[in-house]
Amino acid sequence: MYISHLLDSLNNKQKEAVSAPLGNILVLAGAGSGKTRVLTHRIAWLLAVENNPPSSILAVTFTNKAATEMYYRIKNILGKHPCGMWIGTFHSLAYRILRIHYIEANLPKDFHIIDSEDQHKLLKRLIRYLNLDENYWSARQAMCYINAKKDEGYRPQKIDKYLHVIEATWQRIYAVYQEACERSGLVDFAELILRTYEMLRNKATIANYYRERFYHILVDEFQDTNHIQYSWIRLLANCKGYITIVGDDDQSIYGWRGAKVNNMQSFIQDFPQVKTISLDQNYRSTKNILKAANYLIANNKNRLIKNLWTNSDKGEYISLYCAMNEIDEAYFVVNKIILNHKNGLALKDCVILYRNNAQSRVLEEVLLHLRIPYHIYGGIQFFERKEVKDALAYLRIINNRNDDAAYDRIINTPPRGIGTKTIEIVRKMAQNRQLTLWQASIVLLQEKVLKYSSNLALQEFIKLIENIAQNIANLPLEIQTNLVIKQSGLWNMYQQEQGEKGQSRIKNLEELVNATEKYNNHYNKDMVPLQAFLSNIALNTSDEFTNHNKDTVQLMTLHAAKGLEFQQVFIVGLEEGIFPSQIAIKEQEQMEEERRLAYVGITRAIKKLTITYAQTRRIYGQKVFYCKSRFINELPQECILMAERY
Ligand SMILES: Nc1ncnc2c1ncn2[C@@H]1O[C@H](COP(=O)(O)OP(=O)(O)OP(=O)(O)O)[C@@H](O)[C@H]1O
Repeated sequence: MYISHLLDSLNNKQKEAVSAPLGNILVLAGAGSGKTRVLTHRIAWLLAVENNPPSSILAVTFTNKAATEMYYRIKNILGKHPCGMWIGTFHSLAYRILRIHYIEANLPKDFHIIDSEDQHKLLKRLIRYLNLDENYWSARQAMCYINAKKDEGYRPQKIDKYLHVIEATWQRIYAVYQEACERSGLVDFAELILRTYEMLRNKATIANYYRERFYHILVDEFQDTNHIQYSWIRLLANCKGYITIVGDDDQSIYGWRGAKVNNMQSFIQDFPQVKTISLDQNYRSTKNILKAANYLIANNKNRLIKNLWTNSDKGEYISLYCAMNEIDEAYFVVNKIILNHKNGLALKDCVILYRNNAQSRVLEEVLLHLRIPYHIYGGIQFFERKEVKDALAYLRIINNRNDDAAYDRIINTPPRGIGTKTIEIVRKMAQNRQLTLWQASIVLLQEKVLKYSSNLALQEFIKLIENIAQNIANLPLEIQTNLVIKQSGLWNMYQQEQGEKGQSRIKNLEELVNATEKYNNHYNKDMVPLQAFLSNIALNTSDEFTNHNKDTVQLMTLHAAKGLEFQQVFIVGLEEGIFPSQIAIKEQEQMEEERRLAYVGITRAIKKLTITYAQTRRIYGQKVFYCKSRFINELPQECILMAERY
């Protein structure tokens, strides 16, 4: 595309947003109204027409995949790489800043990001160490507590007599967890943002540098920013610079994770002379589907009203199916997909959306039974598989000996005679002397505390890691990975596993080597390849690595469907207590979020929408009766046609 044609593919409102005079802009974009197109073209406009250098642009997207897509679209428009532009998620941008300013952020050079599984494991261990009853103080709840506190910008409080005992205990867990992370150089996702925020707030020279540099900040999916992310943007905003935010308050679905839809209203108040532009033409769905979405969302009270419309045809009726139970529901959906497929529709154009991950089980069984290939988006993906995580843990400890989460994973994998008792002694020593597990192991060996056989086994482990580290130094990443898998003993261990499972684990380890070979260290040139690769994995969800070109039916939760579109959408389980969920039924605010989630689901459909509900479902082995969801009653009944059994 040529610059002179930059505005050609846009409607008038989109043109207005793209070519708006420099200033603070709120693009209130309805579902399917071309948010991505507007953001991409706005950046191209700022570069090509307003002649800003790429380095003056900071663009924040919701996923890394969206960032990559946007980057290449901009490149196509401009005809050259927008080198120097920063684009990514809040997490990846924060990580980038922390990598540069790790000293000022008080982090070790080799700090590593931990994922939620590692965070959970670490907390489990610490809760046990604190002698707390795990039935009351679960690691899962602790994780939610700590992440929520960080999202709100809070550090562990001083515990005094005025603090309620429950709050004081959570605070204690938070404090001990944070100390453990600091010792090991581990940073969780919430910490990335909070740490960057604190560093920028405390180091005026660094903050000023970025304020001067990023003259234009653009944020996509603004409705799902949380408190600390918003504060982050405010801190970086230059009084001379400009912010463009794009969002849809009707699609705010991450309130449970701390997202604040009110940030959109706050933006109007906190930033001077905000120009609001509404995009209300939907290019995705038929009239019937859009009407259903509009009717449904009109039941929410706190909205920035948009009047979403479309030029497309009325299209097919929305199908509604009342199933006897979840099995009947699954057969109905899969049979419909088979029928459509026979009529020429690709399987990958069909998506089945559900409220909770657990709902996929019956659907999977039926898909398997009817031999229809499928892909679960957000299920256990490549980098979450046991054998891959084991290999990555070796790579991590080679990169950073103090990575406690990695140490914990591989200390006795493959089995090397280090029993739970020895590991407990290492942990106790680490806690008591404020050391990492690796440091505690060295001290234990020096002080000869362990019995002979344990001492020997631990010594062998330390030697093994040091030897591998020495053997692989300065080799290309794929050779490093290959050697780590072989020399660690993982390869042998999994090869001895019988049957298909063992075979597939070996295949996955081979695939990991392939992944390192293909890895293009494009954005992280200042890091050694191993470190760059590990951080890239930690920052991207596994789905973002997956190639979705195979013709398979797509299965995902409604949350995961955000930003996507499909020819045929099936939303299953529309029952009171399932969707909306039981918790939402009691809470007005949560009910509105559930409705927004239903709105997101409906607006993913291009041509055909099918909604199903079941009269009964087996929950924990018990048959439970359900009523159809209120959301069905809120749809325009003239757009709906009851479907017959297949
Ligand atoms: N001016 C336009 N002319 C034709 N098609 C357009 C135009 N703008 C957007 N589209 C198309 O409309 C569809 C929806 O666009 P896009 O995915 O960018 O919307 P969105 O606002 O991000 O949607 P959502 O928020 O619902 O995920 C895409 O297929 C896009 O190519």
